[in-house]
Amino acid sequence: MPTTQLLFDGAVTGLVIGLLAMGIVLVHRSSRVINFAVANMGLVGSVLFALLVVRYHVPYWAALVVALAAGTAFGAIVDLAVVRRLFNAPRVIVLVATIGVAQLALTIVAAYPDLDDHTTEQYPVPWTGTWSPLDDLEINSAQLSILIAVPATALALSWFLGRTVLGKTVKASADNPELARLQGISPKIVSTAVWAIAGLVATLCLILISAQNKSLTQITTLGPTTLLRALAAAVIARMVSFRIALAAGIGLGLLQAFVQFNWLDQPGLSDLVVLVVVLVAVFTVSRGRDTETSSFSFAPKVKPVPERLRQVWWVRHIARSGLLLLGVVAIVLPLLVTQPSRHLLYTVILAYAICAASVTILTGWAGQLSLGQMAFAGLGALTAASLNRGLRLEVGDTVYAFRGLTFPAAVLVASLFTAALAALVGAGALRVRGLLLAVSTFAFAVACEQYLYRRDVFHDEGTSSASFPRSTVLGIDVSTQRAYYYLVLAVLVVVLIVVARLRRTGVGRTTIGVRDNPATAAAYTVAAARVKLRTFALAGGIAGLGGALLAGAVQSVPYADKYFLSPDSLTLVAIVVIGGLGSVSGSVLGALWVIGLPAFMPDNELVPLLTSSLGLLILLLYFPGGLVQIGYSARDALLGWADKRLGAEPAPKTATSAPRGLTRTTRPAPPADQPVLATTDVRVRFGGKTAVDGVSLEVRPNEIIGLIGTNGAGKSTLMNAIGGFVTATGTVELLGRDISKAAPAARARLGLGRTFQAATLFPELTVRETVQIALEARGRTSLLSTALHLPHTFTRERAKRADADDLVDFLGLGRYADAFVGDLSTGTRRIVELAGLLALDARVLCLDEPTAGVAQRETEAFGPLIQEIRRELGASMLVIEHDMPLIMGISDRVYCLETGRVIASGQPDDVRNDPKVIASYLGTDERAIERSGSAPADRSDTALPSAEATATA
Ligand SMILES: Nc1ncnc2c1ncn2[C@@H]1O[C@H](COP(=O)(O)OP(=O)(O)OP(=O)(O)O)[C@@H](O)[C@H]1O
Repeated sequence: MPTTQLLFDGAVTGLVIGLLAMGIVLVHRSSRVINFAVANMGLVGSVLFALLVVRYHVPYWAALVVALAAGTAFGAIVDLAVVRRLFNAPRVIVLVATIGVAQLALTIVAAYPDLDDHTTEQYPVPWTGTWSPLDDLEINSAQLSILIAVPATALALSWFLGRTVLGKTVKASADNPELARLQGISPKIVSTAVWAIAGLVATLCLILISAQNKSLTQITTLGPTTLLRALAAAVIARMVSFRIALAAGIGLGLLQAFVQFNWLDQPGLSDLVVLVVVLVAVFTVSRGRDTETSSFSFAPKVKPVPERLRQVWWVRHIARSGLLLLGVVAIVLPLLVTQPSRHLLYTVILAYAICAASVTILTGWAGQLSLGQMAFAGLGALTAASLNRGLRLEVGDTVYAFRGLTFPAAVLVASLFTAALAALVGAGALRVRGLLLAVSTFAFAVACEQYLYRRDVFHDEGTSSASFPRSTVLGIDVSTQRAYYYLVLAVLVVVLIVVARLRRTGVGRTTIGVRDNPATAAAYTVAAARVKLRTFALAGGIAGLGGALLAGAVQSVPYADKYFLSPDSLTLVAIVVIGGLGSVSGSVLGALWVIGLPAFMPDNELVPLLTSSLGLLILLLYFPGGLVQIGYSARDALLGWADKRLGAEPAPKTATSAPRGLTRTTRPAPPADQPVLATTDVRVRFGGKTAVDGVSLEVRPNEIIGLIGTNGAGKSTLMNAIGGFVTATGTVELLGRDISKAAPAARARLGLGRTFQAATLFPELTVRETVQIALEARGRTSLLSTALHLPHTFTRERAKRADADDLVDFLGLGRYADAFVGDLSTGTRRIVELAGLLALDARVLCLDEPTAGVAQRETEAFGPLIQEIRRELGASMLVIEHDMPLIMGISDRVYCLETGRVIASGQPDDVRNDPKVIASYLGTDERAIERSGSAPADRSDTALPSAEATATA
């Protein structure tokens, strides 16, 4: 093919991709969500269009108007029925909802009258014939319509955004959501308009693409690859620039044409190239942004069973009894039903449940939305089949032949392999969260499906499928479908038991902790990177295991057919959201619902609709906790009844003495004549601004050092530099060691404790769990030994629970032990933070405004409390505080900062009277210095105030 023609074809296809990308950018600018339905939304109108013209012989232009109107209406309905209702939901949830919308569009299209009688006809085009403006260039009618329609639409869009009030509001609302309100236009109307336009644009794009592809039967299979290219172009445009989106679309079209032309023998290579493009774009966009504000703490909060109810035997077993019942059905059913095809189906459901458990961990616990989890399952399946067959690797002239592994060994090694691979992918994804991670993992899934699965190493010689025959496992014959079913059931049970145990122990707690608040987790010695890698590996391994077992069920994995495709990864997310994100039984319920129900009722067309697409949307909108939430509501009602029967609750325990074993540090006492913490010439810059400008300070053994200064003086930034949370120059020494280069969690492990101004802690964890995370500092939970249920892990876990309870009681928090931190008042959260500090085994504690957000009356109790903690731990403290009487009352020495520099230091009284401090910070108003009617907190040995009184919720 001549080069001109090749490039022209690529550019024309790219134009449509670019227009789709503009649709994604448009929606993102107004709703801050990545619209995964962008391609499928167009199907509703584009298929209707074909139907009208081909089947009902409606004239082309009339049908076009109807189809575009239908697409626009579909977009508006999506907004009114779905997006608007999720107006305040985390953006990642809206993203999941768009997946539901995409599936819904497919279902609607499937319900249209079919076009089976017309398969020989072509998708309608406005003109026929070809044009040859140059010798080596031919333009067909579909291309001509693209050349006219796309620039016209792009111009119309930019006119709308630049010239109309509504358009200007849309454009500005991404940067300033309040602007829409100021202009007198409700943000909801803006959103509906945007989604309607997105529906229109998507419909036009799909009509243009379908006309180019000609075939009527291909319309509904455009899906993932088109979507991925449009997403890639939108990410390159940083989700803001329409022009760049269009240009990137054209660029991707050209790139695809070029790759396909030069490597004809490598089908799918262009998808691999797109994956690389997406990754590069995502990393460029994420660079410099540490965290995305949108969180994924969407998993239903499950109230722990209160301690005293645990004494009642049936309460202890209630959660298990539902699963046990399911288990009995799972054992008996295959005995009653005898067709092997049914046994195969049941096995597939079980395998899906295993794969879904991996999403539970990765997305539900760690908050990492992966839209490519089924790709790990696919790689697990193909790897297991290859290992079973025996590998032949050619490196240069040498051929390495490996003998085939047995079935169980192949499955095991394959899941270890996918675990390692997932850890590798996870290492790359460490800085990428939320929406962009979803795009990257989706690109990974498409690249696997189109390229990796097709590698020869995975297939039987000379064929395009991988056979995976099974014979015996540990001496048991599993060649029949029924026997194999029982094997997979046993594996599922083991997986569920292990996953449930992990959730109950430090592994699950730290994973959720890192999701909710990586900084506090690091201050509690838990390194976010390590936890995320562990989660990726664990989830990847489980997905690989599920995939390999699924391959064993079908015994032959044809590539790019039926299983392990990119839409299956989306289904997997739907399964866990429907079942109940984050809940172990949710994965089973979801798999039964999404995969099981339609298969059990193959003739009912409504069932698949209710189970996946519409089901997903209804659950997101009305039962965000998923199916398990219904079970939990019933359980909570039963617990309430049991609680009443037990009579009045006994008063919570309040310990009178500190739990010595905990508060006494195991670290050797530092030499009395050396500082425990010293900074030398620490500097922090944010862009052109110097927030901390060469600060040197010292904290000596057993000292409380106050850090004061106006708002913005650099106090928190200095503390962040000491903790390693911002990049700084200069040196920080802790207990005589230079820790300037150490990561935050490593500094915490060396004995540096830290609380934060916001006291967010871990909103989705309970008070006890929060303290238990801090106790990780005294003994780490190991993933492997916990998963293997080794006896010592039970002893340690029990000890951790008892220690946490002791600390909680000591601070008078007994009544809140099972309350979620997110539900507590700021004052109570601050006490929980202090409990965390006690658990830490730290030598130096950095407290950032320990009384911020606490009522004045309660503030006064904090002085003695802080001093009590110092006494208990024998620790030194650096305290930022705006409450002058408090800080002057408890501090041994005080430093005052102004614009990043120390302007005064010394005894509290000297600093208080320093003219520079008075001019800069205190002013001369005595009332600011002495709180009216209250003396400075007593520095003598006061008794510990009742935190119960301090921490009224
Ligand atoms: N991540 C950041 N990026 C850019 N500038 C920042 C960042 N963090 C802090 N700053 C700036 O650095 C300066 C010091 O801020 P910092 O929060 O340390 O002050 P502070 O003394 O703790 O104030 P406050 O008492 O209000 O907490 C401020 O001007 C602030 O705007």
